Amino acid sequence: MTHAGLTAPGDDFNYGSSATLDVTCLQALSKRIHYGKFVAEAKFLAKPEEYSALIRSRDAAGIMKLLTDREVERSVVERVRRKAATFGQDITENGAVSVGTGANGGTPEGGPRLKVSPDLVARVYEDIVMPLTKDVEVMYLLRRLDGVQPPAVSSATTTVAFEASQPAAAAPAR
Ligand SMILES: O=C(O)C(=O)C[C@]1(C(=O)O)C=C[C@@H](O)C=C1
Repeated sequence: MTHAGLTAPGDDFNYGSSATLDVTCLQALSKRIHYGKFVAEAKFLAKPEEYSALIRSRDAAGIMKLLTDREVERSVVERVRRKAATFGQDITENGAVSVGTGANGGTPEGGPRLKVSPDLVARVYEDIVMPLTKDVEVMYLLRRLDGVQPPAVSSATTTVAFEASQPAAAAPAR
C-alpha cells in the first residue's frame, strides 16, 4: 500500500533530520496503535461474557467484529482530516495564513497552503493506523483470559485464600 504525496518530490539532502523525525513519527504511531490494549480492556469490561465466549473459542474474527465500531471509525477519520487541515497550515511572519497550492498538492487553488494533504492523513488512519490498532486489540483480547481462575472458584473462596496467605499483622505495642 503506498501513500504518495506525503512529501514533496525531490531530494532536500536533509537525511539526518529526516531519519530523526521518522523515528519520532514511528514512535508516535506505535504508541497510538498500542493504546489499543487499553481500549480493548475497556471493551472487555463492558461486555465480559460476550468477549469471554469468543476468547475461549479462539474466534479472532468474532472478536474483531464485536470490537469494531464503524460510526466511531468514521468520526475518527473526519476528526483527523479536520486536524490536518487546521494544524497543517503554514503561517507567515505577520501571522497570516499563507495561501496557494502546497508542495504536496493538499490544497485547492486559493485556499490555505497545507504541509500535507488532509485526505492523505485521513487515509493513513483509515488504511493503516486503525486496522493495526484493531489487530492489537484482538491480540490483547485473545490472551485476556490467560491465567484467569476458572469461574468455579467463587470470589469469597478467593478472598479467604488470599487473606490466609498473608503474614499475620504485627501485635500492637503495649
Ligand atoms: O474507539 C474505539 O472504539 C476503538 O476501538 C478505537 C478505534 C480506532 O483505532 O480509532 C478502533 C476500532 C473501532 O472500530 C473504532 C476506533
